Amino acid sequence: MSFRLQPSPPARLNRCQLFGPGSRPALFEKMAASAADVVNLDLEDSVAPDDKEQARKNIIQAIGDVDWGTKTLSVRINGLDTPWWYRDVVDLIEQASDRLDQIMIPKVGNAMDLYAVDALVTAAEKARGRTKPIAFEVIIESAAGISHVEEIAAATPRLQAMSLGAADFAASMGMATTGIGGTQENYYMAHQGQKYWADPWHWAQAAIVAACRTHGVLPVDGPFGDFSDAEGFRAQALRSATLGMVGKWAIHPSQVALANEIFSPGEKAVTEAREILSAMEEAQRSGAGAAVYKGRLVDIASIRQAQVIVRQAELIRDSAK
Ligand SMILES: CC(C)(COP(=O)(O)OP(=O)(O)OC[C@H]1O[C@@H](n2cnc3c(N)ncnc32)[C@H](O)[C@@H]1OP(=O)(O)O)[C@@H](O)C(=O)NCCC(=O)NCCSC(=O)C[C@H](O)C(=O)O
Ligand SMILES: [Mg+2]
Repeated sequence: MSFRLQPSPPARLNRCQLFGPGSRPALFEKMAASAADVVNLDLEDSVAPDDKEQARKNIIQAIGDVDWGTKTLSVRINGLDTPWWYRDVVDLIEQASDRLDQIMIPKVGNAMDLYAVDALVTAAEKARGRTKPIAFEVIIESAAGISHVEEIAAATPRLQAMSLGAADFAASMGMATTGIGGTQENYYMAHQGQKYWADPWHWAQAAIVAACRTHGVLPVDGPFGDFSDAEGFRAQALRSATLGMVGKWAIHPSQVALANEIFSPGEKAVTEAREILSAMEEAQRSGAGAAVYKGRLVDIASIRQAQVIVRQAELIRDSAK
């Protein structure tokens, strides 16, 4: 462990982020009634250029009018390379109710991008007299974003979460695919006449997780485009969870329950984690740094692993109260 301790990420659930276009206000109540922990109202790529202004108005009105319960309420603004983003920020802060928790910034390429948005948000918040600071989530979805992922994770205390945007990422990297996440037919190893598929998103996810964990930010897996393929979504989400991500986007309501299930530790895992903590307490009482649990070694690192699972279970239990 470094002298500098690893900071904890925000203590909130982020198992599923449900997206919906700002140009389809009929979906807002349904999003609010869903089981997603986070709702992302979109002003960016799911909204056509001619609909941007109306979508912004729809969202501002819905932030105040709809009962969003205890969800994290987030709006994805337009990218910094567009003429819309500054008006998105200013109008949201000046006109939307304080219920707005977060803005999501797409296609972030470096820490300076966040510096610019932070400066604008800070000024607008002061002018409005807003006392609840707006949190940020960023999407890593470009070659520049992944190259500067660590400086982005460290860029501002407003940053709470960071997602991988597989579609724009693939485009920016020049990847030979039109799929949004998931297995890529041509990404395989061949051995003795058999194909073994590998995961082309793995390295970017691992880089995001490492940057996020270093700086106390929640790492999140982005969209899985084929919403008719539940097994494909499950496989992708299980890989992300295994790597340390805390949740995944849903671009259709059918993906919400799957994400919630996969990013909630099961009863068996929680029981095992608690048993490991008890076994280690007992070992430490007798002066030992390690113990045997179900025939395998557990030691002080196992305490930290088990605590990750128990903390997530407690967060879920507390949010249900
Ligand atoms: C994908 C959709 C366009 C599908 O919409 P639709 O055809 O209406 O779906 P269904 O008929 O199957 O809907 C069934 C019922 O569910 C409701 N519904 C649909 N979508 C949502 C939603 N997002 N939230 C809540 N409820 C929803 C329908 O109204 C039906 O209800 P009922 O009639 O009462 O049964 C649509 O789902 C959609 O627009 N999804 C979000 C798209 C989006 O926001 N995309 C942006 C994120 S992905 C991205 O940007 C890529 C990323 O940046 C990257 O680079 O990787
Ligand atoms: Mg994108």
